[in-house]
Amino acid sequence: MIRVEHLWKRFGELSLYEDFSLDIPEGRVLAILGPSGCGKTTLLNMICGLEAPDRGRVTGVEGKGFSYVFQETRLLPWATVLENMTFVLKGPFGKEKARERAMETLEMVRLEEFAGYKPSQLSGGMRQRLSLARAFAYPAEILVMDEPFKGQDRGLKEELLGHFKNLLARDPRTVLFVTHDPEEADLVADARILLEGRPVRMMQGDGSSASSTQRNDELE
Ligand SMILES: Nc1ncnc2c1ncn2[C@@H]1O[C@H](COP(=O)(O)OP(=O)(O)OP(=O)(O)O)[C@@H](O)[C@H]1O
Repeated sequence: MIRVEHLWKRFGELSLYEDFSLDIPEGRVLAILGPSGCGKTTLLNMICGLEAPDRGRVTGVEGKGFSYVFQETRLLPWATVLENMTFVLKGPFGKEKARERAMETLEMVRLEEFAGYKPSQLSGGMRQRLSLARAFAYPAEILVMDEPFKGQDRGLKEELLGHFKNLLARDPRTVLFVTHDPEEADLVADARILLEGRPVRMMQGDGSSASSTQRNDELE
């Protein structure tokens, strides 16, 4: 269980989180929904340790690896598709095994024939497939996805979600999935929370507001 315990976070005059708590069961996909600017990325950053809370703590993440998928794919432009994969896999797997795992994962997203291409030679959807493959090939316990499919048309989004599900079936892990799109959350998430307000409150499925100190029973 990842436990977000009594977090407080302020940016200047803006008191974003005040005594915010959340329990996240492991091995499941949690969708984090909410309007733009409500504090989703800040929450992710505090969970991953990229941003320190003013008070409070996050437990259950110690010693665990994180991998990330963002809307901008953050691929290495000068490297090939295969090198983009092996660059992050060499450390944990060693050179030979990294190549093997990279090719296996590229096959799962049907990019094996493009292993020698540069990212600029791929379509936007192919680049997003590569970014997904890279995140899943990396042996992290927690996968963070911050609006990965934002701006994609419906058909492409469904295709990418299909790849996401296949990759997750091979390499199950805890997924924190930030999205604006409730349909996307329905398609992939085991549980969802909606963040809203100042300071941030967690809204329940029926639209009622829960105290941020109250734990989310729905996810237990
Ligand atoms: N480093 C920072 N300094 C000052 N204010 C910040 C900082 N990071 C975030 N904020 C503010 O905190 C609020 C929440 O930002 P955050 O990026 O967490 O929202 P979000 O829900 O992820 O938004 P979006 O969906 O648009 O990405 C915003 O008002 C933002 O301006």
